Amino acid sequence: MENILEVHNVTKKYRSKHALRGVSFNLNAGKITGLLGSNGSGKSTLMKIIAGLTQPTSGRVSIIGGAVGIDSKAVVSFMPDKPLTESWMNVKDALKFQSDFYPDFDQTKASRMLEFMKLRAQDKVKDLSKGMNERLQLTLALSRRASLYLLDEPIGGVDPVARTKILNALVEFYEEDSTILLSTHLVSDIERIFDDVIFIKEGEIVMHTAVEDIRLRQGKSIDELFREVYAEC
Ligand SMILES: Nc1ncnc2c1ncn2[C@@H]1O[C@H](COP(=O)(O)OP(=O)(O)OP(=O)(O)O)[C@@H](O)[C@H]1O
Repeated sequence: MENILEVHNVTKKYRSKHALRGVSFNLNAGKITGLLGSNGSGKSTLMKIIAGLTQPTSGRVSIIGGAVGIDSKAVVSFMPDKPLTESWMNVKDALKFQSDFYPDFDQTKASRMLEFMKLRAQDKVKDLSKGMNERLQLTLALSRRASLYLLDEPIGGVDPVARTKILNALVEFYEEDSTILLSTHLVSDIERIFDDVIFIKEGEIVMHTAVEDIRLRQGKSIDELFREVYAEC
């Protein structure tokens, strides 16, 4: 199977602090992979490096065989943990902004997602609740016809009902052949959607495996294993 993403020995230091230490992994096309780790384990830093928003201190990332840059940004859709939209925008402006910027923006899919998310075109972004804002950010990210989606904490900080809505949207609007890397520390709510999981701890990958393997061979849920691995964090 083709590797969409290859991460080779990536290290990131913020002054003397290591956020990532020698991180290496590959992602195949057509899978949803959970990037799981407790607060401060390096998830956002890794996402930003893959998205091309920050440089690694050392190591290399390749996306569909090419280096991170203008070409990779055209095929990677990134939902950051902090909203990209401006407060003066309404929902329609935010969609227009995204479609002006990215030629792969699918207006039909965006309209379907808005309806599913119960977002209205005229709603002001600054007046949206946190959960509604996350729905908007996910709509913006998933409405692109990208090869790789990077979703950084798409369910962080919202209540369980809102989480379920966002997860249902992910399942509903996921295209079978696309690849998603989704970071979270809220494992129990979301583990049903993962094919594979990567556990990151203190900037190092401690496990990268198929969910089925954990469930069948180890007889555990991902949440149980997560609690074991991060017990002392
Ligand atoms: N711009 C920065 N300058 C200095 N240190 C940083 C910076 N960004 C992140 N760090 C540090 O790097 C480490 C990893 O942070 P990162 O945000 O990648 O973790 P995370 O797993 O996404 O955390 P969370 O789940 O809390 O969002 C943390 O110790 C953090 O304090």
